[in-house]
Amino acid sequence: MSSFFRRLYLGSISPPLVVKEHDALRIGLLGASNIAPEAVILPARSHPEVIIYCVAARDRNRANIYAKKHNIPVVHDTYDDVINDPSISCVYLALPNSHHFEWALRALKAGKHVLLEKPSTSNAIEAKKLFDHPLVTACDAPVLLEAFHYRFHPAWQTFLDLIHNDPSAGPIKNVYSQSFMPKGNFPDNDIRFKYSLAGGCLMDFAAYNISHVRQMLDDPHPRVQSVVFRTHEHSSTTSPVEGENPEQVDEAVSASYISQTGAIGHVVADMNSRGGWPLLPRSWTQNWPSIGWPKCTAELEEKLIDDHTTHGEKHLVQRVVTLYNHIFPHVYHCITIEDKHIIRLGSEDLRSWVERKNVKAYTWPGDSEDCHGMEWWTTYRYQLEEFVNRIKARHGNGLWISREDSISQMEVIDETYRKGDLKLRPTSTFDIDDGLKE
Ligand SMILES: NC(=O)C1=CN([C@@H]2O[C@H](COP(=O)(O)OP(=O)(O)OC[C@H]3O[C@@H](n4cnc5c(N)ncnc54)[C@H](OP(=O)(O)O)[C@@H]3O)[C@@H](O)[C@H]2O)C=CC1
Ligand SMILES: O=C1OC[C@@H](O)[C@H](O)[C@H]1O
Repeated sequence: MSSFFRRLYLGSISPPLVVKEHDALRIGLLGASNIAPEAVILPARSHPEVIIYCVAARDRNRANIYAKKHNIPVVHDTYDDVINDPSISCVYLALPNSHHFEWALRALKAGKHVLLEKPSTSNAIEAKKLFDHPLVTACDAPVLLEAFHYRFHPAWQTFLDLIHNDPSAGPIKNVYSQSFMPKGNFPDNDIRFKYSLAGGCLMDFAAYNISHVRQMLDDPHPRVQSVVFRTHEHSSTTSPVEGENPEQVDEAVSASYISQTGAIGHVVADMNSRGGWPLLPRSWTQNWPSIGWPKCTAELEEKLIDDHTTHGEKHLVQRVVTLYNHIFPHVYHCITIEDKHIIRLGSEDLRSWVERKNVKAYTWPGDSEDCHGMEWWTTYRYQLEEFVNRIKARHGNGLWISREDSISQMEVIDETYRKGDLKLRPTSTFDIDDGLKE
């Protein structure tokens, strides 16, 4: 238990503050966002090569308070002042999704590396324009990373290895990913519930689940088979203002996908989760906030592991692997492996037994210069490590999210909206090449 509190404290509350190197990268923040403390401000404390240097918010006073609270030395008047600050080389962009496209391009044009919050853009049209732009594709272009932080944690990569690369892993059969946020966690006026700001569950919580399913299926582009949305109009308690369009904002989604090999993926996500309490009558609990483990499960086909047993029997294994808590794996996670062993002769199963194992991965096996971490490092801290390695042209542990991957992710989100009869999130009219709003 004490290691649980240690990880929680060092990862999420007070990471050790290290001495900064003379050539540390300076990062500027666009917006006094809720997520920046967790995503970059705390992780930067323990990174010797990162300094959170400046911030701007729409309201200068708010930016001042934020800067004081988080020890950020410089406050600028505008987002433009941040990206044009010659003292910084990187920008952390955690504005509403609708602003990602424009501000990523503006920052790249100013020559800054960009750590861009997920989802990268409002839709696939924007994603292609952004990731295919010469400001990104040129060989000396700054670094641009869509911040799918969970992918940088050893727990996620260990889970993927167990389903794709392990000697007992057969082909993928079914995969499943779920996330829940209890009702009331996000207020009605949150950016997530506004269509004009490219809100929606698929753009927020479920973006992770879609990303999981794409990786678990090992198919960047699984086809959407079915979708059910619950839109925000049914639970919004305030009258919508223009642009919010709650009837277009999915607050919960259940969707299924099929990969090129015929494997099935399922996503269930709810960012206003309620009801479903066990033991109590439904009529009492249907409006009570509820939660569920963030988890991913992969069920694999049988794998022949030994064809040479004495009397012609075959030894097969059928595996099911589940990762609990892909969201905060540093605090606690568990990967359960259930291997059903079968001894088969012809079409008859002679014997079978189940072996269960739990695995945890807070660090990489075998610490090396390229591949290191601490038990308490959060997903964001691991991500920051690789972002800096890329900027400094170091190999690091080799994990990255490619341009193509970020585009495919938005294509799958768009296809899910289409299939579920919701509109795509609005496309920005910003054009970096003439710098004018149409
Ligand atoms: N990686 C992760 O774990 C997480 C990622 N995210 C992503 O980060 C981004 C920001 O999320 P979060 O920090 O929760 O959001 P916030 O509600 O904190 O909004 C972020 C910033 O957006 C700015 N903003 C600019 N225009 C508007 C507008 N019209 N209405 C409201 N805000 C505006 C505000 O800047 P100002 O301060 O200038 O007023 C605000 O600080 C999203 O893309 C989200 O998907 C969010 C949570 C977790
Ligand atoms: O990226 C995210 O991760 C954590 C969630 O709380 C949040 O809604 C989402 O934006």
